[in-house]
Amino acid sequence: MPTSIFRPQLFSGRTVLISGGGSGIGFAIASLFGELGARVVLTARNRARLDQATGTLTERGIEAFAYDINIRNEGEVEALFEQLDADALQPDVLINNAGGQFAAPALDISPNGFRAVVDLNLTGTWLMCGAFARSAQRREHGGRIVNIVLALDSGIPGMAHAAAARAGVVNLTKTLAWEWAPLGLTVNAVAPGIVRTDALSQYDDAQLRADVAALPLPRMAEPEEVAQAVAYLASPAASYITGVTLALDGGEHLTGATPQHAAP
Ligand SMILES: CCCCCCC/C=C/C(=O)SCCNC(=O)CCNC(=O)[C@H](O)C(C)(C)COP(=O)(O)OP(=O)(O)OC[C@H]1O[C@@H](n2cnc3c(N)ncnc32)[C@H](O)[C@@H]1OP(=O)(O)O
Ligand SMILES: NC(=O)C1=CN([C@@H]2O[C@H](COP(=O)(O)OP(=O)(O)OC[C@H]3O[C@@H](n4cnc5c(N)ncnc54)[C@H](OP(=O)(O)O)[C@@H]3O)[C@@H](O)[C@H]2O)C=CC1
Repeated sequence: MPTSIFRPQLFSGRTVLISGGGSGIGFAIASLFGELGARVVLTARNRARLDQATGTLTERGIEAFAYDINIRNEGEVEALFEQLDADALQPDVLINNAGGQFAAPALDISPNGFRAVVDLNLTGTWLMCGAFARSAQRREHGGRIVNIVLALDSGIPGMAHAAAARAGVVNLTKTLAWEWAPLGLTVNAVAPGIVRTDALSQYDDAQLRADVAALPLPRMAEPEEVAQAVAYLASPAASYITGVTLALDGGEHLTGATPQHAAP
């Protein structure tokens, strides 16, 4: 695990909302912000997993809260922000980490499969961004948004739906950075390559190993490395950075597309 470069209590007094915060990368992000003094608010669909995550964080002395919602559902996102108002947990920072897809050749992705992945990764992120910005505007309070996407500079063969959805988020990030700068919001993204989490079990292990071996830095990222990049973008050190997507991919963007990603 990398050594933290951040000063203790850097985010003291801040509330950080992390979608998909009960597992993998989201949990690493919640852990780091919590260790740096933030109150963390986790959302995801699976209540039991959220409770386990907040239990672990609380045991470590971190103030942690959880709300089970589906970010694909507009009503649930609006209700979340109303509940955060009621609970005096209005977020200063939003991390849009929830997402995912299934691997399939483009010709095998049904219209409904494409829609499901776009709904989750693009529309869900958009809904969370909108609700967060309206909350910040109402309170005349600036803030930070960090969107987690996928390394996509060379396309993502075998994941056409996710490639399209995440490219949408990258440009949404740039556009919202323009539009919401007057609200005191910065909007940035982090684009990880392959990160060691349990979610990778859905992919072909031999393919993952081959992909990693082809990288300039031939290893997977650790979730904590993603968390450090996110914390930087949410920190005062990044106050003049907006609209960027930071590649955290071991140099994958230098390597070009690898068509063997496509599922059989
Ligand atoms: C090979 C190496 C590449 C490695 C790169 C690794 C980089 C990335 C890593 C990660 O992102 S880690 C992953 C994080 N977590 C996840 O991806 C899991 C998230 N997945 C989901 O939440 C869901 O699967 C979904 C993709 C959002 C779909 O959810 P939904 O509940 O709406 O799905 P369904 O109702 O079951 O199906 C909708 C639609 O999609 C079709 N479909 C589902 N799975 C597949 C599949 N494996 N192949 C083809 N089609 C699939 C399903 O059939 C439905 O379509 P219709 O049948 O109705 O037409
Ligand atoms: N691991 C990797 O190699 C990489 C991952 N990423 C991205 O990073 C993010 C985290 O991935 P990772 O930690 O590996 O995987 P996880 O599957 O652990 O994380 C996905 C999280 O999103 C939540 N989620 C999924 N769908 C919804 C929904 N509709 N509403 C609310 N929450 C939802 C899940 O919780 P629940 O199921 O309870 O809802 C889960 O906590 C994802 O966006 C992923 O695509 C990007 C690049 C590489």
